[in-house]
Amino acid sequence: MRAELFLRLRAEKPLVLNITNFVAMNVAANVLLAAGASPAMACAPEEIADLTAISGALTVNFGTLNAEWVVAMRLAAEAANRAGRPWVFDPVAHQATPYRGTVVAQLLRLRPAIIRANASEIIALAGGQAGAAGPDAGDAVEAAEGAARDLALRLGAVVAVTGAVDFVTDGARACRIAGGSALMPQVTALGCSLTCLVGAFAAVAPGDPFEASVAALAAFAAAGAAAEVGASGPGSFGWRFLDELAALTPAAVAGACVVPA
Ligand SMILES: Nc1ncnc2c1ncn2[C@@H]1O[C@H](COP(=O)(O)OP(=O)(O)OP(=O)(O)O)[C@@H](O)[C@H]1O
Ligand SMILES: Cc1ncsc1CCO
Ligand SMILES: [Mg+2]
Repeated sequence: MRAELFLRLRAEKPLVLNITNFVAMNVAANVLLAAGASPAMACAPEEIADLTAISGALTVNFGTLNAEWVVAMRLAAEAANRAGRPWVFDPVAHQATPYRGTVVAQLLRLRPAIIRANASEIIALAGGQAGAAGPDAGDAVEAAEGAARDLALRLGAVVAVTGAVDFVTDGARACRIAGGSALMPQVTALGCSLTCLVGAFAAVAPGDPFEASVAALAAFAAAGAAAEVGASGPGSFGWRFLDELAALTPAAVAGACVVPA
């Protein structure tokens, strides 16, 4: 299934619309290009619904939030729902401020198909006490697995928690994905970029956001492990990671360590 979705991504090059943060815009566009998708980054409320309607999927990341972007995010999510397109939510550091908390509640009401976040963000989303307030995780993924299952059931969404070993669940099914590299959290916005890649896989997997999420995380795990070989730090890892994403094969995606949980 993962290899098939990866082949479909490469063949169809889906247009993926991303409202993402200033830090991630360039990184994520390059990640999507390397993986084989077609990225569009935008945030103007005036055009966002029209762009959503012509895109295969929408991703929303509120890492560098402001009031105008919130309007665009709501219009885009509503347009995605009208058009029957999946939308993926990355609530970066939503636990940091009351403003983010208000916005996260508004956006969750617009029914994301998939939530992709780190362990601290998922714990806080389920109402728990997170070990970090900023964009970097301060909790292990294992500590967020219960919160992820609860959220998935409560929201009717797939929840993908990332970290050393990722965890994905739709409330009924669940699996863990190992691999990647400890250098990945040392390169900013790789998690944000992964959210965009989840959107790309969701665009070619209509009706199956769980498999789409697993495939995207497996692709990152495979490319991350390969990029670590020969990397001497976060800088060389960054460009090697893009090269490895571009060089990914269906066999490498299928061969990632994905274990039912
Ligand atoms: N210690 C680790 N070992 C292996 N892979 C890791 C490790 N930490 C994170 N990753 C991988 O890095 C990628 C990004 O996940 P991460 O949890 O760091 O996202 P994030 O905290 O949202 O990042 P950002 O907010 O900087 O974009 C995922 O593919 C994840 O599997
Ligand atoms: C560093 C940073 N600050 C806001 S968004 C972002 C990118 C990683 O989430
Ligand atoms: Mg993040």
